[in-house]
Amino acid sequence: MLNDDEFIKTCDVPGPTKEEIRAILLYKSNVCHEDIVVDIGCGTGGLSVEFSLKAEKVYSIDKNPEAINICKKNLEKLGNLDKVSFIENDGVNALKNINTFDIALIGGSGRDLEPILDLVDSKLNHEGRILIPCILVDTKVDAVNKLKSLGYNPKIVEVNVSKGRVIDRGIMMIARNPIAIVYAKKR
Ligand SMILES: C[S@@+](CC[C@H](N)C(=O)[O-])C[C@H]1O[C@@H](n2cnc3c(N)ncnc32)[C@H](O)[C@@H]1O
Repeated sequence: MLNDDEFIKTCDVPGPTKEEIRAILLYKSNVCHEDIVVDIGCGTGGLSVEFSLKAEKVYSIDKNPEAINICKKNLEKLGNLDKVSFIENDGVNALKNINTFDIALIGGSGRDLEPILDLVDSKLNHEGRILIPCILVDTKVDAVNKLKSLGYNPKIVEVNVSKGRVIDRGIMMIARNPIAIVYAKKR
């Protein structure tokens, strides 16, 4: 696993997805070296980097050109750049031009979660996995409801991570944002 502070960051692009969340996503995705992955809303590339080290191919998609720029830099520094295609576009348009894939990571969708999930479902291979890390309460509710309507059996895990900071009198725990991970497998 890569440390959060190894990633190149900028104030214009959110991320990277924190180390502990990346670890859970890797584990729950069951990624293997033959998998084709789409990372929708790739941001700084926290997930694209990790999956480029384990999968066959990664499509890193973001509508923000600055995100694509920094994602590329992080791939060069930490990941396997040869395995990644960068697509500067919104998720819906980008997915229309990709054939099939095994894992869909949806780290950013704006107001397009529903159409993105429709397209993901239509292109996801048998036994493919969908993973949606959610910061907003609304995203987790929308994701669960949409996946159910598409015939999936979504699962959800919410993670509250605190990091210890050593101070004079002991160790102070500093809480991070709770993150829910909604995930499902295609049958
Ligand atoms: C929270 S960040 C993702 C962080 C990323 N997982 C990382 O490790 O750096 C969300 C990203 O989703 C992108 N985004 C939001 N809505 C989008 C959409 N409809 N299509 C493509 N990208 C989108 C934003 O531009 C932003 O860069």
